[in-house]
Amino acid sequence: MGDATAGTVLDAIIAGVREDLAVREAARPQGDVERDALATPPALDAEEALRRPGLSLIAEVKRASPSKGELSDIPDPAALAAAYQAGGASVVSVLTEARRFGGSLADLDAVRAAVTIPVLRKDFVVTDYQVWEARAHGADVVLLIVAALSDEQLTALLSRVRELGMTALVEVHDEAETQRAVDAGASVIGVNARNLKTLDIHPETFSRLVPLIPPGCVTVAESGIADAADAGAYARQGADAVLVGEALVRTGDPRGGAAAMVAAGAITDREAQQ
Ligand SMILES: O=P(O)(O)OC[C@@H](O)[C@@H](O)c1c[nH]c2ccccc12
Repeated sequence: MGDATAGTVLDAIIAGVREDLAVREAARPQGDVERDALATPPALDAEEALRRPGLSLIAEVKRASPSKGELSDIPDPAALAAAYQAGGASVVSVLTEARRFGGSLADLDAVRAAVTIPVLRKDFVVTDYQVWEARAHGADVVLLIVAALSDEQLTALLSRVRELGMTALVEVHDEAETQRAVDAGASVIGVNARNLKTLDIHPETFSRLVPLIPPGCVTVAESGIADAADAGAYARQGADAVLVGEALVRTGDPRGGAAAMVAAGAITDREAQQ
């Protein structure tokens, strides 16, 4: 993707998200969604799950992406999520964006019903309504993409997420975004190796940005993790968790694939202790 489109990929995705959101809001006013959210069993503590010793795995249910197109049909997202949990994943991420990623809130519902570990709603959250909606559908974690938000929006959404007992995974791509995440008080920071303008993967982004993240924060390495060796490399660089989509949805053995990534983190832990 050339420079002519630089900066517009995220804008284009968010424009579509806002259109779809307007349809849902017209069908279901915020007050109703708030009532549903408050009637939902309390959120699970995902931050605690990610802080546990060893490399935590956030395994993603992802059908398609703007960079790769169709990845996998995933006829049964509940079965995929159950396989991730059986393989030792700490959190299951569910793409709910429909137009580019082929996801839905129905997928979130199906996954929520299938696992007992925390569930992340992965979407382009830019309004308060979407946070309530995530909780109403049983999400324990919400992604907040710094590049998509003003400082005011980030702070307001972060406080809503916490008020509802959930965890925010605050995603950054560069130094300035990392500083904004830290200033907003993020406690779980995801470094996305995918450049938003070119959609290319730059694995060195994590090691470049991690020194800017306070030691008390949970760090998550996101995108482009192909196998257990890649997961182990991030563990050695100090990642508390890795977020993996494509590699796990494309393998015929998501349970085994998840288990191998978790095991790579455990081996790295033992090496560090020697
Ligand atoms: O499929 P991958 O390369 O393993 O990447 C997973 C995840 O990091 C990616 O889906 C992602 C990271 N941040 C996002 C924001 C929106 C949508 C998707 C994403």
